[in-house]
Parts: sequence; structure tokens; C-alpha cells
Amino acid sequence: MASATFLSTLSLANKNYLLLTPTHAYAKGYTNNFRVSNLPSIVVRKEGSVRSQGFVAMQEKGGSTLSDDSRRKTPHVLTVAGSDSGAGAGIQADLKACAARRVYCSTVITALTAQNTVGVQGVSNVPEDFVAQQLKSVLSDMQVDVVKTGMLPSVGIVKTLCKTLREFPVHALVVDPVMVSTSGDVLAGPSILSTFLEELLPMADIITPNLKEASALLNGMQLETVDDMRSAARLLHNMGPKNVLVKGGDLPDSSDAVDILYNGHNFYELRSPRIRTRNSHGTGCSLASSIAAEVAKGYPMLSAVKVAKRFVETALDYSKEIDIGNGPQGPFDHLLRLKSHSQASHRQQPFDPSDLFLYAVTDSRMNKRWGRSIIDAVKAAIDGGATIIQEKDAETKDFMESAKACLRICHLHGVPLLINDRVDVAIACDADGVHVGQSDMPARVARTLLGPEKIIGVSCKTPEQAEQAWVDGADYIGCGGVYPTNTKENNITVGLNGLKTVCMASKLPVVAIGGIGVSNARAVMEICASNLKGVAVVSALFDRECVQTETRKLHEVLLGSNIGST
Ligand SMILES: Nc1ncnc2c1ncn2[C@@H]1O[C@H](COP(=O)(O)OP(=O)(O)OP(=O)(O)O)[C@@H](O)[C@H]1O
Ligand SMILES: Cc1ncc(CO)c(N)n1
Ligand SMILES: [Mg+2]
Repeated sequence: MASATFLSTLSLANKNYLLLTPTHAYAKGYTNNFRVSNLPSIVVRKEGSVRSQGFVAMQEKGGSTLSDDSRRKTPHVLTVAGSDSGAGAGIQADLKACAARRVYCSTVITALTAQNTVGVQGVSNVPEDFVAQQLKSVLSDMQVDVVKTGMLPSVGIVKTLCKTLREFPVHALVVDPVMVSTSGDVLAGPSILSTFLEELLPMADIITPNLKEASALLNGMQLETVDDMRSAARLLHNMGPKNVLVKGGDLPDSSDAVDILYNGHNFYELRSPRIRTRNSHGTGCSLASSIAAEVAKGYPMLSAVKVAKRFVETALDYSKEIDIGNGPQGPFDHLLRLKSHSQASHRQQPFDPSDLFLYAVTDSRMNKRWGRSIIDAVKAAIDGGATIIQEKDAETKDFMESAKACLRICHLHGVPLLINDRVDVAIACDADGVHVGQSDMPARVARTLLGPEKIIGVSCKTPEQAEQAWVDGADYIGCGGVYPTNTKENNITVGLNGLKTVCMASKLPVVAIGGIGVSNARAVMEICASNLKGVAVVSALFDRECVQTETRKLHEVLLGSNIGST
């Protein structure tokens, strides 16, 4: 480990990183973005985005390998909420959701509720000074990344919380402004509204009201349509939180579960099919805790909300058969059936759209032609500056072997590995995700199989396909062929215009593909769409004698352009 006052520029593959120790991160003022007090180190990318150093094994300037795996920080959420004796919502839901998302969760209990599937039979608030004592116990000792609030039943408790948070600042604050349970019982009365609005909301990184709560915060405004939800999100954003998620679980006559996320610049309409189930008690608490969990892992807010929503949807789907209690709303299952999904507490590599910068797609025929193994090809591409790798077309048996070997190399260098088409191979080797074409398994089905956090890319040629990719939960779009190519037979060329049309039509990040190389990469970038994040290449890297040299040349061209920087 580098010395405590060490600050240096590291070169990893062709990327430059700054290695900052905790001392320096504080000194540099990065603590607002990332809580680093017991992180051994953080990596700050050249472009400025900050990442926790989860899987680090990197080459230091002097040549020694830093391996911090054993000192990895556990992501930590503190929930400040009420207990639900039925254990579907409140503290109990938060603990289960965080456990399912593999994040540590500590608890400050604000109230006890006697509650079941019928409704809330009683509430007993925890005395204010004892809430303060619990907060201090946790925050003064444990390294909390994110505080998530649920039921805050009195003005005194809200004020105590705000005061304590000013004393012990954390990386992020997720506020679920719980007021009324779905059964209609009051959990926090109207008297707390003004303190919520004046003190708590302005401190929040995100607030997650349901329709009734959004209406209560907005003086009884009627909310019945998705447009109303957008207006509410904008008005709530004016009250100070950085992000607003208006949840539409209770939207009448909607076949989809629609939520609106607004960050002050963009609206994101997040849709998932409405799961027909009685077991939906606690969805709100679980969603907010899952958002907190993903933010604690280092996800940006939009990704955190998307992953959290997918998790709630999957859990609802898996809970349809549960039969607990006699009331109208049963609890859902956070853990039991979800265990089949990846057990990792850290994603090896949270998806960052800038990873699409130089996207290398391997090709077994070309490797054969040039007498190199796929492993050598991947190593050379990464050494040349490739930022993401997609492994393509091989027989299953070889594919598994080579995918595992490539994964090790990729992860050593912080480069994600995606598998082309084969969701089964991606699952079997725990790759970072898949890329599917229009005639492959639909992205929505791939998402169900892969779980909420894996990366899914979809090939799209039209705005309609791009829209479907978003609806299906894809993370990025591959658009092309931009130019004619020999790699893919009978592939329709969309040209620069087609590429631009798809970029303009979608909020998803886009990588351009098809006939791109050193000579024309610049022209591709110059279409200047802010969501065009990079180029994907096959022949220009792998149908050449020296993969590393070709990758490096392309890397230089891309660096010289303004790709992804707008
Ligand atoms: N039947 C459903 N199918 C799919 N998603 C749903 C369903 N019901 C709710 N959701 C989703 O669950 C999340 C929580 O939303 P909801 O509106 O239910 O919150 P809430 O009313 O605060 O929940 P709670 O029941 O815990 O009070 C949202 O992302 C919403 O879209
Ligand atoms: C304790 C508690 N918190 C939150 C909710 C909202 O679902 C609930 N029903 N109970
Ligand atoms: Mg609800």
C-alpha cells in the first residue's frame, strides 16, 4: 500500500489514474462526493468521475502490485425508520432489501407499529432523545455511506435527525417521506409537513414519495396521470432535493408500474410491467433501501434507481405464491427465491457509459488467421487502451474456457467483459453482461435471467428499437452498421444520419459500430450527440498484425475528439 501522504498519477493500460489516499481525498475535498474515511484508497478517473476501488489489483508507478481486496470497504446503509411487526415494510423490509442487495444495514428505530396484513393496529413512538442516542451510537462509530429514512413520526424526530446529520455528514441521504400506509393508516401526521419541507427535503439526494405523499407535500395537489407526476416531480425538486422519484405503484388504471425520476435537468419515465399480486406490502420501503444500497456501492443515482426498481419488480414477481396473513396486502419476498442471482456484494464493475469509449469486439476467425489466441488478443487490446471487451462467436466448450480466462484479465485491468448473444455463457462465467441483437433473446428476458445489475446492450438501427431497448431495461445501445463492413454479412448500413437519429431518440448511451477504424472514427464522433460514448470495432483491431498498436492508434484518435465529453 502506498504511503499515507502519497499522491501519484498511475498508468494502467493506457488510462491515467490518480491514486488518492484518504488523507488526500479529504485534503482535495472529494469527501462530498465519496465517503472515504476507511477506504484504503480511491481511484479518480482522468475525466473526473470517482469510483470506489473494489476489485483493485493495479500496477503502481514503481512496479509493485497493489492488492486491496482484503481491505475492501463494506457498503453501509443506515435506515432511520419504524418497525413493522408484520415485517413486510419499515425497518424489517429495509434490512431484508439491503441483505438481498448485499449491503450492510444498521437501524435506528423511530417508532414501533403493531401491524399486519390487515392494517396498522397501534403506533408507539420512540422518545426523541432515544432516537438521538441511537443515531449517535451508529454514526459516531460505524462508517455509514448512506442514510435512508422511512417513518419519521414527529417533528422532534425529524429535527433531531437533521441536526445529527449536520454533525455527522454522510455520502448521501435517501428520504422516503412515509406518511400513510397503503392500508390507509396514518404513520406521520400533517403536523410534520412543514419540518419536512423546510429542513429534511433540502438535505436529500433523493426523495421517493408515492402519489399520496407527493400530493400531501404539494398542498393536496391532485395526481392522477403520468403528466401530473411529472409536474409534481418538478415542483418537489424546487423544494431542494437533488432528485425526485414520484412512484406510480398506486396510479389508477395503469397496466405498467410507472415512476418518474427528475434530477432538475431530465425526466426519466421508468416503466415496468405491473405484477398482479396481493403481496406488495413494503414495496416503497424496499425500493428506497435498494436505492440507498446501490448508492452506497458507488452507483450514480439514475443507475441506482433503475437497479432498485428492477429488484422490486423481480421480488414482486417471485412473491406471487406467498400466502401470509388474511388481510388484503401480504408481504413480499426479498430473499428466498432471489438467491439464484449473483451472490457478489460488490459488482466487479459498475457500468459507466464512458466504458463504451473504445469497445473491442473479438473475432475468432481473425484471431485464427493471425495465429493468436483470444486471450492474447484481449490482452493486447486492453494494453492498447480498450475500455470494454465483447467476446464473440466460439464453440460453447471453448467459449466457457476462454471467457473465464478473459474475465480474469479484464477484471485485473478494470475493464468489463460482455458476452455476445449467449446469456447462458454470461451467467456461467459470471461475466459483466451480454450484448444482444434484434434476433437474439429479447433484452427483457435476458434481464430476468441475469438479474438487475448486469450490463445489457442491444443492437438498434431505429428509434423504435431504441425505445424498446430502454423499456426492456437495457443499459446501452449499439448502433450500426455506420459504414459497410465485411464482418457482418447482409447488414443494413444506417450511416452517420441513422446513427444520429438513434442517438437523438434515446436517453441511453450509444456506441457506434460497423466499418469504423482509425481513418473514419473522427467523422463518427463529430456527429456530436451527447449520448454517443464511443466506437465499437472488430476488424480495425483484430484483422491486423499488431492488435496493441492498432488499438493504441484508435485510442489516440478518440482522445483527440470530443466524444462523450459534451
Ligand atoms: N404491482 C406492481 N408491479 C410492479 N411494480 C410495482 C407494483 N406496485 C408497485 N410497484 C413499484 O414498486 C415501487 C414502490 O412504489 P409504490 O407506489 O408501491 O410505493 P409505496 O406506495 O410507497 O409502497 P408501500 O406499499 O410500501 O407504501 C415503485 O417502483 C413502483 O413502480
Ligand atoms: C413502519 C412502517 N413504515 C413504512 C410503511 C409504509 O409502507 C409501513 N406500512 N410501516
Ligand atoms: Mg403502494
